[in-house]
Amino acid sequence: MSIRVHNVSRRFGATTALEPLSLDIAAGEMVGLLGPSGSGKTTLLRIIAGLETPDSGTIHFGDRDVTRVHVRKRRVGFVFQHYALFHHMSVFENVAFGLRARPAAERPDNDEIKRRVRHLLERVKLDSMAERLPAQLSGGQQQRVALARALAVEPEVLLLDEPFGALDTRVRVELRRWLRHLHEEFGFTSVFVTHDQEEALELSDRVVVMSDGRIEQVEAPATLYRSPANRFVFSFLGETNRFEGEFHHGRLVNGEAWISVDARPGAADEVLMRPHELVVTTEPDEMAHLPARVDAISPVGSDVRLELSAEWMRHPWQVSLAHHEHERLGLERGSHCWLRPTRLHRFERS
Ligand SMILES: Nc1ncnc2c1ncn2[C@@H]1O[C@H](COP(=O)(O)OP(=O)(O)OP(=O)(O)O)[C@@H](O)[C@H]1O
Repeated sequence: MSIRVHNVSRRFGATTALEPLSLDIAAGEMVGLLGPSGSGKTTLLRIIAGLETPDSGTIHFGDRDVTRVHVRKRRVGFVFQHYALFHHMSVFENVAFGLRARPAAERPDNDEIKRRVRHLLERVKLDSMAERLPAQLSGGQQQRVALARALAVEPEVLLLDEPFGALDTRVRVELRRWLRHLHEEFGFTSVFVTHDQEEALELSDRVVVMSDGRIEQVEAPATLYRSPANRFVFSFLGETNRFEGEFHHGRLVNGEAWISVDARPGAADEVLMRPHELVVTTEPDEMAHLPARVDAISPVGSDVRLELSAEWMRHPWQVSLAHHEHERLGLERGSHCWLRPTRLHRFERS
C-alpha cells in the first residue's frame, strides 16, 4: 500500500508543528522519520495514522483518500515506545486481541485465530512463552509481542513511534533485525519515528530528515550520508569537526592554523569534517597546518577514537584511527600531532 502525504500542515496554538509538506512512500517501503526533538516526526506519523487531523492537505493510501477516514478503518498497525500490552492477558491473548475484536462477519474462527497467533509467535521466537503474562517477559520480549500483535490483523501499513527507544543498545539492534525480517516477509509498508541516526540509517529504505516542522531531505541512507543537502543534515547525521576562519590567499586561516581552500561566493567561512576524514601525522602538511594535542584515547570497536584540543578549536575534535595506525604513531595522552583532512564539506551560509 503506497502512502501519499500532500501539502499537510498542523499547528497547535502558536506552535507550527508541521509546515505544509508532501511525501510519497512506495508500497512495501520502509521509511524512517529522523529529526531532533520537536521537529514534527510524531505529528506527521499521527496524521498518517488518523490519530491527528491535519489543518490542511490530504493523505492517500493507494488511490483512497483517507484524510477523513477514522483510524480504525485505515487498517494500520501500531507499535509504540511503551509496550502498551494488556497486562492481565497472556502473550497469546495479547496477539489475538485485534482478531477477536473484529465485527463477527470479519472475525476468523477460533482455529484460524490460533493458527495465525502461533505462526506470529514462532516468527518472533516467543512460541514457548505464549501463556506468560507480559510482566514475566523482558522489555525486548514485550516489544516483540507488540510487533506480533500489530501484525496479527495483517495491516497494510505499520506505524512505529520510537519502537525501541526504551531498550538497551544490544536489544535494540536485535529488534531492528526482527523488524527488518518481518517487513520483508509480510511486505507491509512501514513508517517509523526515531531520533537515532544509526537506527534510521540501518533500517530505512529511505530516511526523511526533519527539522522545525519541515522536511530537510529524503534519501536512501548511503546517499544521504554521502551527499547531505545542507549543513543541518550533515551535522545531524554524525559527529562533526568544524574549522572556522577567514579567507586569505587561498587559505582558511584561524590563528596559527589553516587549511587550503578556495574562497567561494556564498560559502560559509567554515569547513566540516567527519572523524574518519582526518589523518594524524607527525609533521605539518602543505595542504593544512593543524597542530593539536591528544586529550583522550579510547579504543571503540574496530577504531581508536582520539579527542583533540587546540587553541584554534572552539570545541574538541574527534578523530578515528585504525588500531595499527594508532600503534604506528605511538600517541599518548598529551602527545602533540598534526591533522590532515582527507575530505572537506562545505555548505552555503545559512
Ligand atoms: N497536542 C499538542 N499540543 C500542543 N503542542 C503540541 C502537541 N503535539 C505536538 N506539539 C508541538 O508540536 C511540535 C512538534 O512535536 P512532535 O511531537 O511532532 O515532534 P517530534 O519530532 O516527534 O519530537 P520528539 O522526538 O520529542 O517526540 C513541538 O513543538 C510540540 O511541542
